Amino acid sequence: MTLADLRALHAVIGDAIDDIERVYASYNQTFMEEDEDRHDPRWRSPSPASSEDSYYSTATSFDSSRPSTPTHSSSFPTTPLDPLSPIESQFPRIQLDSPFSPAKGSSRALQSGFEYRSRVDEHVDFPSLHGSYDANSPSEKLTAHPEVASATKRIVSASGQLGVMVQAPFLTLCDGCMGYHLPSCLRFLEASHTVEIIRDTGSKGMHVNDIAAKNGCDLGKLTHILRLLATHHYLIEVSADTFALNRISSAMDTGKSWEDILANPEKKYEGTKGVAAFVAMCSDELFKAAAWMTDTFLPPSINSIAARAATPVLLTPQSPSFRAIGPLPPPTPFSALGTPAPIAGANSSRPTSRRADPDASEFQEGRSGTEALLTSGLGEHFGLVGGTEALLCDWTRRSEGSDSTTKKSAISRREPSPARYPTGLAAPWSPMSPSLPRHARRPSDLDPIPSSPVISRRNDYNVPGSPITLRQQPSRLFFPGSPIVNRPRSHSRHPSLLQSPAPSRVLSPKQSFSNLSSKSLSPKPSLTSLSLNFALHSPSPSSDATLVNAESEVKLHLSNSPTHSPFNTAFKTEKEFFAWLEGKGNEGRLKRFGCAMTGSGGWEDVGGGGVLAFPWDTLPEGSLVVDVGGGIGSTSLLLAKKYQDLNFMVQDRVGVVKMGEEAWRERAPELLDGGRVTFLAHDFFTPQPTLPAPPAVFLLRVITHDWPDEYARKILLNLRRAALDVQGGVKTRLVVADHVLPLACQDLVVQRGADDGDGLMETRLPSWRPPLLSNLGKASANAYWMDLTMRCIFNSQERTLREMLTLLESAGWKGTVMSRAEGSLFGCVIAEPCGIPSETLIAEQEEQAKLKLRAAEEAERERTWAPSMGDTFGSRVYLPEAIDFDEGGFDWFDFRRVEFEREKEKKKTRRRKVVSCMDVRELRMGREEVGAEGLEDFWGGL
Ligand SMILES: C[S@@+](CC[C@H](N)C(=O)[O-])C[C@H]1O[C@@H](n2cnc3c(N)ncnc32)[C@H](O)[C@@H]1O
Repeated sequence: MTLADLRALHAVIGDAIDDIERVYASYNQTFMEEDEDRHDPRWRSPSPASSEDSYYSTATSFDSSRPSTPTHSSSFPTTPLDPLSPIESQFPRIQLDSPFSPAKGSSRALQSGFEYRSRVDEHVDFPSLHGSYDANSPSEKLTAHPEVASATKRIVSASGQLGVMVQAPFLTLCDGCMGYHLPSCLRFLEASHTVEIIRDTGSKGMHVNDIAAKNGCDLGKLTHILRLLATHHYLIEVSADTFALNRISSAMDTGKSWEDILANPEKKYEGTKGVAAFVAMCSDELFKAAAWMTDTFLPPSINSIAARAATPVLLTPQSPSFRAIGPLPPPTPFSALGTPAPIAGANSSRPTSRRADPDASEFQEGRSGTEALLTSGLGEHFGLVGGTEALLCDWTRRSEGSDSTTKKSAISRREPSPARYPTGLAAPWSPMSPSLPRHARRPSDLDPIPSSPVISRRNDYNVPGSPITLRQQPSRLFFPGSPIVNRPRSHSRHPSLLQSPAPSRVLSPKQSFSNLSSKSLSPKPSLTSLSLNFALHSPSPSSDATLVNAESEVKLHLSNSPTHSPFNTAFKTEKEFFAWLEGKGNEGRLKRFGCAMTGSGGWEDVGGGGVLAFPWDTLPEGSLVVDVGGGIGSTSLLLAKKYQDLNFMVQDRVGVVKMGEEAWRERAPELLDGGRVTFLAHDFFTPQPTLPAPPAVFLLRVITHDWPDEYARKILLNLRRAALDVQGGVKTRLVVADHVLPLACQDLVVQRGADDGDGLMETRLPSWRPPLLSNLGKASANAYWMDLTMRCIFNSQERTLREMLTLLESAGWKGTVMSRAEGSLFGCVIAEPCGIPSETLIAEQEEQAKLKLRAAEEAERERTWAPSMGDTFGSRVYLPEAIDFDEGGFDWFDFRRVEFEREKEKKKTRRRKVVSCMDVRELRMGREEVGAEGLEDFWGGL
């Protein structure tokens, strides 16, 4: 089976390369001169195939005598791609007949491939890894062509899987568990400005001596770090210790001179595309947070080793460990392991403590380093003994010419017979597992399971009660594969408990939209009220029960609070990530975060599949779209330009709204002035303000993934309560654009409507056939990286469709359609109002009661609080603030006014006391310094 799978994966790769070649060849042909001689030989019919080509020759019947297909000879995009236009329309049409592919492995094909290569040097080729990244080159732009993008994913998926299948399991584990060096080295590369330093040397590269002379790094460390990156194809080592950028590392180039960067490091990311900022942010705070995931999420009961090891202990010359292993080497990054990285801006002294792992110290004590490594089993890990102790013995005996049986057994354990190959990924590892090769599957078996729209009981993709028929936009919808998702039973079983929507607050028709600016709408919450609100959101009552144990200790591993994430553990802060980022000392990181978000645009498919899936053009003229948490209004800007009869309101936090208005004033003042677009400071955890018109759409783009369910539900509930559900009239729709994660297996569960026949969405997720993983594995990794990044930073997550629909339904929204642009995991879920489940309402009431109680307790505590004079033995209960008491040359203290007054009242008594208690020396000193008169004046002044 395994060899057949290997062949099948290889075939996937071959086919995908064919597809890419077709696109590039077609593009080249479009621009080729008419001279037939210049046409590539591959584009002629192959001569009758030799026997070795029998399979492929039938597939390679491309014939140059056919009419040339490209129709838009000059239509290749020269400007950036338009995210709101179908991507296909932005490229020349591509001839999809199959050309000869060198990847098929025949000698003829290879020969043709070489010829081809030499003849098409002047043609656009797939971007070279050895070149530098140029987003605007035709070569790079063609990679966004749907055919190429899809083929690329298949290659990445299949090759990733092939590598894992063929590599020894232990080495794959090493890749995984020591892969932390990659982000670590990438951060070094970025932070040392090496990219900008070596940029100008082009393909010749720069010797590390010269790099180090510029950025001041240690030669040896720099060389090894760069070499690790070159080994992983992020750089090129052109000759010994000489490194050049390639397509990957040059994508991080800020385009600025390294001298400028060194002079103004805080401006490094300004005006860039944000890729360098993104790399820096991920490999700094996000990477460090991820390192603490297990420590945060594992129950302490099973996390004892980590818990013990987490306490840093200083090794002193007196400690046994010290005596065993000798003096500590200078601090290395490893020595910081026990202590989370210091917060930026803080004066971080290098840690002198070394993590004291009791187990580690034990094995170190009294043994030589190597001996300890060998007997602890770590030797095996580092290949020192080539396996277990038993194997070490085998090896020793063999080298001593001992017992041949042992030798044989060792060999048989290590080397599979030539006829067998270890089975693929589905089976547990076994060196003896039999595996019979079978024929490679034909590529057609590996195509995605054919797309077929799934039928909901009532109305396919149509949004009930609206003129919208999403069938009209099939190219933007992706419904292949199998049906999904069970409706959460808890909600559907109690229809009688469903609540009808609350009436929404709308402005009277007289209040026209254009008259309203953000100022004229409901009062903006101040920053303080927003942050107070925010504080109240944590943690919600539903989680309270599980968060707090009998001793009122937070069970970190069960908490979903944004302040109980691995980030909080790593940075030892109780602040939520953004509050921390906005705190003192993190100014640089905050700025970098903003730039990094620009760089993350590459997550979404180029075609803007997220928001495009909604049929904006079917909304009645003048409809109001509310972009909730809309940032500076980037999505609204795209939509407003494209759909000119829609109105938009962008809601966000005060500061963001201000930035947005400024940005729009520059970019599209006419939209602000004409009143088609307004900005409003609004906290989405509070009820929607009165809106200038009935909301046709609430848009939540990249919002739900920022919040754990309890919080996201509050946002959704606030929107739900402002939504209209007028039968036959305006019905507010919710558009949620976020990653929608597929499972890593075939997803066969059907999303069904409730028993009353109220059909919910039925759809199918993209699914690939084995041996490819159904979610395309490594090719989809980014969405899953993001998922756990959100988890480690905010305790939030990307959601599967099941999770998203369950969340929506818990807040009174019924998902009707999910769509994703082909090849993208960024999805768009369209929902409409439905009853708010009783569970949610009860939980909400409980929460409000709890908050009220908490507030009442606070108030009572405030009211009844009084300083306990007894406890403080009459000393002051307010800490003094120092002021310079110039008169008389005394340093004195200014106390709070009230006490000051009280003191004044008692001055005579006090003066007597003080003077009588004053010792002679003090009195003398006072007299000497200010003179008796001065002292009199001083006391008198009181
Ligand atoms: C990931 S950004 C998404 C921005 C925008 N929707 C987009 O697609 O580019 C999340 C946004 O939520 C906003 N946000 C966070 N907390 C908020 C709150 N309590 N009320 C309103 N907006 C908030 C942030 O300011 C930020 O602009």
